[in-house]
Formats: sequence, C-alpha cells, structure tokens
Amino acid sequence: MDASSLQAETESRPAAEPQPGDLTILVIHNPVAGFWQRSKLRIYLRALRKTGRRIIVRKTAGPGDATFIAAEVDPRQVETVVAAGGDGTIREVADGLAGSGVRLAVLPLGTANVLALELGLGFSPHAAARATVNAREKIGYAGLVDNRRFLLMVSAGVDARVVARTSSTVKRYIGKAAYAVAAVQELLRPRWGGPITALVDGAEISGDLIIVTRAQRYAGPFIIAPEADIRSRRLYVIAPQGRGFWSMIRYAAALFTNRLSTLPDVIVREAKEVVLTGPEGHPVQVDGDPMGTLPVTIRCDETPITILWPQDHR
Ligand SMILES: Nc1ncnc2c1ncn2[C@@H]1O[C@H](COP(=O)(O)OP(=O)(O)OP(=O)(O)O)[C@@H](O)[C@H]1O
Repeated sequence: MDASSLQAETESRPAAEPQPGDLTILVIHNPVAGFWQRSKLRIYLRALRKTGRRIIVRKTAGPGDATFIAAEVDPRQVETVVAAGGDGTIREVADGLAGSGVRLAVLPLGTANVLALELGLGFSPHAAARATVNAREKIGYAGLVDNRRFLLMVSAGVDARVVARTSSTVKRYIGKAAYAVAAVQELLRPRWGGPITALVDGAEISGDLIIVTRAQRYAGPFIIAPEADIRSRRLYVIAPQGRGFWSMIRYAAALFTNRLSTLPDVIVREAKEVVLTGPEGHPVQVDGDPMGTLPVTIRCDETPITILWPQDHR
C-alpha cells in the first residue's frame, strides 16, 4: 500500500497532530461478520479516534481479501492491523501479516470469538480499543493446514459436517442458533459417514471427531486443551473414542463443563505433525469456517506473528 492510497482511504483524521513515530492503525473489517454487532465497530473507532491515532478502515470484499489487504501493508507506515470480524477474518489477517512484524490486534465481531477469549480480551469494544493502543506485544505462531495458516484449530468429523452445513446467511441473522439448526439437519440426514483417522507423529488414532488445536478453547469459552498456547509451537489432538448419538451427547455435556479432555475415553496427545484422512469429500473445519476436504496435513508454522495482548494478561 503506497502513501497515496493510504491518504485516499483514510477514514478519520487525528484529533491531534500525530507525534513523530506515530504510525497508522489499519482496521480490516469483514462486513458480513457480526451483523448484530455493527454498533461495536462504531464504538471501537470512536474510542480509538480519541487517542489521536491515524486510523484507516478497509472493508473486505470477499473471502481471502483480508489476507490480501494485510499482506500489502507497509510496516513503515502501519504499526497495527486490527482484524474486525470473527475468527475466520482474524485467521485471514494473521495469514497476511505473518513475518511482517506488524502487530495484530482484534475487534471480535463473530459468533464464537475464540481468539478474543484466548487473549483474555472479552467482547467489549472499549476493552478492544484499550488493547489496541496500550497492549503488550507477544510473539505467537500459526499452524499450517497443508500450506494455509490457521490460529486456533482444525477438525474433521461431526463438527466439521455441522460447520459445512451452516448457512452463513442464517448465521448472520440468528448467530450461534444457526449451528443448532445445522446440527439437527446433520442428525436427521447424516452425510459423509465413516470414521476419521489421524496419523499423529506416525501413530494411528481414529474416531467420529478429531480436533487438532493450538488453542485452549473450542466453540467459544469451552476449554479442551488446557496446556495449549498460541505462543508455543505445539499442537494437541483431541479424539473422543465413543461412537454414536449418545456418546456425542455425553461429549457435548463434557465440553460445556470443560471436562472433555478429562474423560477416560477421550484421547489427548501433543503432536508435531498430524495427517487427517477420512471418507472422500469429507469437509474440514478451520478456525470455525469450512475449508476444503480431507485429507489434510497439519503442523506448526515457524513464521512469527506479533500479537497484541491486553496489558493485564499473564
Ligand atoms: N465481504 C465479504 N463477503 C462475504 N464473505 C466474506 C467477506 N469478507 C470476508 N468474508 C468471509 O467471511 C467468512 C466468515 O468470517 P468470520 O469468521 O470472520 O465471521 P463469522 O463467520 O460471522 O464469525 P464466526 O467464525 O465467529 O462464526 C470468512 O471466512 C471470510 O473469508
């Protein structure tokens, strides 16, 4: 992005003249994320403007656009890029910023907002604004699913099938309830039956659901991998072994009470590389969005990403 395009797209002027060394904050906003949360963006921008920072807002035009915009950022002009959207938008922005040294901040506008919870940020736009201008920089790492970056998790099995069935239009209007609708559809007319197999550093595990995660949380605030940390380069595999409807109900109950990883019939493994295979055409879920089909190979990326964490985070 050159100086003239920055100038042309500047949405707000600073309240005070920027001091030497003050750089621009670029907000990359996914307009289809968080339909009911549009006021949050306004509140966030108002709070940022009060700090006198130069702010540019760019709306994404479609899938992949956030990566493209983030990858074009010139670190001499932009100090922080804010991913304003759900976990899918944050993943795309992180992908574009990796290795650039430009800081990634988050305004959570999605339905699950797992990364915001991992950062200890919560959902308040005021807290997000504070964390954007007064935060601690920490290095994090993405995972790689084949050659694409992800920040949180990859999974295949029942959850990926539900995500694949969830209409983004319905999700925009009714939020999390759209997943419940898709789950009922999946229950009544299951597709892509058959177990998923994970080759975990060479050892085989199979199950109806296999999650490979870099994050502690899953589907919102629920902790499935207490040892995980996006600042480390570790992967964790979570593989419930029970089959069938009643096992899934039991696992759902354990998930909602943060006990999934403690159940005796749930395999938990730390891993360096995982190859997921399964029925042909079976969908894969990455950071809450559908992304391609099995098979996939998952490992950790070595390229650092500079992430802004709230000051009070451990
Ligand atoms: N302008 C756009 N039109 C349509 N899709 C877009 C646009 N910009 C981004 N996207 C896509 O929207 C998808 C969903 O975005 P995101 O995950 O941020 O929101 P969400 O689905 O509402 O949140 P959550 O994942 O928490 O449910 C992303 O995969 C992204 O590629």
